[in-house]
Amino acid sequence: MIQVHHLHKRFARKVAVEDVSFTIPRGEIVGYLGPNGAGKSTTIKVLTGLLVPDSGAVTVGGLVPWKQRRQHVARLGAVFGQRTTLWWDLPVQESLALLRHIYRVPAGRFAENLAHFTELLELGPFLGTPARSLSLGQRMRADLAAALLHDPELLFLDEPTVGLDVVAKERIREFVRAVNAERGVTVLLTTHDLGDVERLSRRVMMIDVGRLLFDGPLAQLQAQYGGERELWVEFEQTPARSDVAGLRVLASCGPRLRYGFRGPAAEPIARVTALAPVRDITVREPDIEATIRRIYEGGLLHTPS
Ligand SMILES: Nc1ncnc2c1ncn2[C@@H]1O[C@H](COP(=O)(O)OP(=O)(O)OP(=O)(O)O)[C@@H](O)[C@H]1O
Repeated sequence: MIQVHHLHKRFARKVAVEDVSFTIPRGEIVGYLGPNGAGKSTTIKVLTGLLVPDSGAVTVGGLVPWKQRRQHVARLGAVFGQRTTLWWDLPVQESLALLRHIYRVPAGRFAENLAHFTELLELGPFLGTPARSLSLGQRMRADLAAALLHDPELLFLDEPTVGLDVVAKERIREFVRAVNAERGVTVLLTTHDLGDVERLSRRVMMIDVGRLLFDGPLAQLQAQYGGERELWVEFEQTPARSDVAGLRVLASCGPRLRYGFRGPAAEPIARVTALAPVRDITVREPDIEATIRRIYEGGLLHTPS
């Protein structure tokens, strides 16, 4: 669906994107991460045809975005958490009707899609409300419907859950999962909310200072850069000794101990259960937020160990 080869873009003397290459197959949901100013928006602007790169080859669904812009835009949808595509003073349904004309969506298809999205996103209660009077969560749901009414093949989501409470975030994520599964819509998701990535995409790409520094499963990022996994153990009785080869004791309180380890859990579990009779044992994964923070703050991607 998306092919990017050796993309370069600079502004005056500032490099925004440097030698970035990736491909995204149809139907995939990919999380695009990076600290502020890393080059995410610049990449997206090239992919949507808003910016012309200095060099590199880019095709989206076989089209060159900035050359075949009109055709390209008809196949795209975009949602920006920070701003709306709806008309501020118009009731939501009138904004949607206007978009239908702009994208020349056949009346039957529009009615079908509107009914479907109204049900999935529970738009009914506020279809008659102007965008300016919507809550943030309602506005985001209306924006998602607006972005998908013309059956785009590719959806750009930029911070789609920013500022929402847990329930509203979950509703948006459910919806994105549903349109991806039902319609095979390819999704490129830029977000600072790791919950979005964890719930929606198995693959993440990470960019910093214009360079793509990681492209792979979230689990691999975690394994490569995450902190230790933890084994939380409750013994039947406080064990005579608690040290186990290959494991670090992180905390102990009577019969309850926390060990840190890396890699697969089978061997550490076997060693701990051989120590003394165990009442309960669980493996805790390192927090992904903490992993990403470590990467950003420590510049870990620049000097992989
Ligand atoms: N129009 C522009 N003119 C000059 N410099 C720009 C322009 N757009 C982006 N840049 C610079 O290019 C670099 C990459 O910016 P970009 O907006 O792509 O980052 P980003 O990863 O999207 O960041 P954020 O998460 O803050 O949106 C930054 O150093 C930015 O200052």
